[in-house]
Amino acid sequence: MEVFSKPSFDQLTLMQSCKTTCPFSGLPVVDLSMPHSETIVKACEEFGFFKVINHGIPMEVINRSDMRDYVSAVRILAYEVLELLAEGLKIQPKDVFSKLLRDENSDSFFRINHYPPCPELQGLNGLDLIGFGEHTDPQLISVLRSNNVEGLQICLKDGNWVSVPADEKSFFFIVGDIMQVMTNGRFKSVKHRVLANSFKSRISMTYFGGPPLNKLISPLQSLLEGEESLYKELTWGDYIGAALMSNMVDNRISLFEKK
Ligand SMILES: O=C(O)CCC(=O)C(=O)O
Ligand SMILES: [Fe+2]
Repeated sequence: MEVFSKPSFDQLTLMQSCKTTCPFSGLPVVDLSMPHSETIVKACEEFGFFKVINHGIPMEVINRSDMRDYVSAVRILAYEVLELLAEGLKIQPKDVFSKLLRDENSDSFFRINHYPPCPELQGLNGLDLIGFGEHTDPQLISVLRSNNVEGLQICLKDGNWVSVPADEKSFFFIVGDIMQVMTNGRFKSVKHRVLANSFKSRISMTYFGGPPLNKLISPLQSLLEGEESLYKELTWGDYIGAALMSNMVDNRISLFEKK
């Protein structure tokens, strides 16, 4: 499914700027031409977010191909990275995560967001305009690429928001709530948001990889090693239903937590 969304100015929220953050240079980078599965694990533990370079998807496919070919290339990239992740976690089988997206009933979709320039911003000294409010992605993993216009920010473990430097040639992987549950909280889904830009138009294209609706989700036995599961067993359909009924800024994953 493809959905195009373009927020209108009244949907945008003003917020007090907590100092405009400069592009953050400390984000983890995974080079798929010489992948280290441990790097991916560490990135998921520390940030719930990483950038993938040398991903093997040619620029012609990125720039000129039919949208279906593009989405299919991104989906295959997601499988590859999820399989490296299982390898890094030293768990078998290696398709323990990717099979959820490979399943013909996988509830995955692709979305294009357009954030028009907001020249109104210039008059708003010290205020930023939110283009997409803070949230975590409910799925297993999201794979985002944007044009060369900044805007995406992620929240670090210490609660500070940092700006992700734009890079139209790379893909950004975002750990979602289902990944947090499957790893029993070892990986945290990362809070992120988008700030509007006064002069330039931002376009992002994201593949959201979700399991089949009737798939029971719980922490992987091989990762529990005697630990108690922190989460109740639910189907993805139950979770996404509950998540869509709640507010995007709520900690929706707490619906899954054992009290
Ligand atoms: O547009 C972006 O850069 C991020 C969008 C996003 O977080 C989402 O669609 O879930
Ligand atoms: Fe998101």
